[in-house]
Amino acid sequence: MEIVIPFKPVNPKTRLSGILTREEREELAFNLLLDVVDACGEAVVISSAEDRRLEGLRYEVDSRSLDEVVTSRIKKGDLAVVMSDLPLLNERVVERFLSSDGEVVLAPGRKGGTNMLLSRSRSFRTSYHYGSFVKHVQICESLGLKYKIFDSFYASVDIDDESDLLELMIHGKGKRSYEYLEGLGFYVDFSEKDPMLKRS
Ligand SMILES: Nc1nc2c(ncn2[C@@H]2O[C@H](COP(=O)(O)OP(=O)(O)OP(=O)(O)O)[C@@H](O)[C@H]2O)c(=O)[nH]1
Ligand SMILES: C[C@H](OP(=O)(O)O)C(=O)O
Repeated sequence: MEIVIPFKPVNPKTRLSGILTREEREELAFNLLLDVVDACGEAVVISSAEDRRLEGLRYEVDSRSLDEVVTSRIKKGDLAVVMSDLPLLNERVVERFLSSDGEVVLAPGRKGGTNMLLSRSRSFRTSYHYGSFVKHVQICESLGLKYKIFDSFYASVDIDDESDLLELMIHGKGKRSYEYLEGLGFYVDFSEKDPMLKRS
């Protein structure tokens, strides 16, 4: 099964602009990508722009929209799509995902996105952003495709906002993105009833 990892290197993670500079967001996004590449093994990064940091990885540049990039590949054959901002993924989770049955397998994100997607049907198409998980279920239903929902906490954490960084700093020790954030001074303060993300 071909695995692709969509990646946007330029001005990524804008929902973290309040706590990270653009340079820090670009570094974080790249470290997140490396965590995902580690978990996926054989995979191709599909980057929206050329980036020197990608040298040494298997990658292609495709500047079309996310949906065009992914759907055009679904039309060619079986495909797994793993987003590049899933730091808690590991090889066992990815293997379990790839061996799930169903014409379409959807791994939901915490806030309604589609963190991983597997298609064994050339008639499927994607509709990312703005609650894509619900839209992908609806697309399967309208096309009569048998779909499965993949149940995994580690696959559900994508890095969008501060609450996701908190999850990463709680569960991601040893990950490249965790080390990067720790180097910036981020830590979790457990002294209150709810854990709090802080920066020293
Ligand atoms: N190749 C490609 N990847 C994309 C594109 N847009 C988003 N991605 C990737 O898809 C994943 C999910 O996207 P988002 O959560 O919106 O990430 P983002 O655009 O960096 O973050 P925000 O600015 O907060 O929306 C991330 O891993 C991105 O790297 C795109 O246009 N092309
Ligand atoms: C790509 C998009 O990411 P989100 O903005 O939901 O994190 C989605 O999963 O549909």
